[in-house]
Amino acid sequence: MIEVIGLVKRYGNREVLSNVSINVKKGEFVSLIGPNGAGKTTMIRSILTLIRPDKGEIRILGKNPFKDKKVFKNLGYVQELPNLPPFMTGRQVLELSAKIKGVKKDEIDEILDVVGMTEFANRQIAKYSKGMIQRIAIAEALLGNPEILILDEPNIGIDPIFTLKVRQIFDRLKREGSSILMTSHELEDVKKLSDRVYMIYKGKIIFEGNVEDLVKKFLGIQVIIESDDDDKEKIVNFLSSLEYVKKVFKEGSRVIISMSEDKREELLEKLISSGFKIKGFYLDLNLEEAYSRAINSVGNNAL
Ligand SMILES: Nc1ncnc2c1ncn2[C@@H]1O[C@H](COP(=O)(O)OP(=O)(O)OP(=O)(O)O)[C@@H](O)[C@H]1O
Repeated sequence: MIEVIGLVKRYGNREVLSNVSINVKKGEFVSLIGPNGAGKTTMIRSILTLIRPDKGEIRILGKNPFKDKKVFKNLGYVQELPNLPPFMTGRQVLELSAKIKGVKKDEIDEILDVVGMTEFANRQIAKYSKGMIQRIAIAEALLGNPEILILDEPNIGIDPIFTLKVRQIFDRLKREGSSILMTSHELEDVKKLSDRVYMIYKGKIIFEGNVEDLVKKFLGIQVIIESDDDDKEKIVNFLSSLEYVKKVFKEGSRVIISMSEDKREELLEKLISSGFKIKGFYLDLNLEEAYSRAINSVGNNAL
């Protein structure tokens, strides 16, 4: 649905994207993460043809967007700082967009309800809060159920109820076969929403895969065990005798272990057969920590 092949972008003699390839398949949610100045927005703006890359190919729904602007009829875009006309009301913004996209007017009330803006629809944008502007921008992008949705730091985590609603909309869009590409610094959103993640650093992709693989690669296999047993020391002692357990320690009511290889199944079986009462057993998906280790592994100077 979105294909970027070998993209190169230079500003003067500085290369800000170096032979970058990414793709987003039908029904997939892909996030592009990386530090400030890594090249995320440059990538998004290139896909949207707002920037002309020096080299490489871009395909949206199989077409070259520089030559075939019709592809944008099926594309919704939310930019980091939405630039909506301050003198218009939220409803007027959506009405104008619906007209351009050829979307029925009934959809406007529906989408206003979905983003929780019915009550404020007739208020001028100039009198909106930042969160309200973001909601109207997201509503505008969602009008017409686009096949491609591009979100550049959408800040959906501002309000937990809204976050939940937006997530439900994304899930529905995916089920209907839409593809979503998001850039974000909100790693909690990235973790919950993404099927796949690209990590970009100084214009180069340094990781591609799902969140679990990213965490495993940069943080290792770290498992959290919750148990009703009062004596957690017993669990610690038992685990430290296993050869693939690198490190094991108690942290409050939990026991945390690092493994040199993924032996989760075997480990759980051993714990249960040895009579320990296990309440919780899960991989520690600490994306923040994995992210910072990934960046440290390639260099500290992000800008
Ligand atoms: N118009 C421009 N002229 C010169 N350099 C630019 C221009 N736009 C972006 N850059 C540079 O390109 C690099 C990539 O910027 P980009 O905005 O793509 O980063 P980003 O990953 O989106 O960062 P952030 O997370 O801060 O939004 C940065 O070094 C930036 O300074």
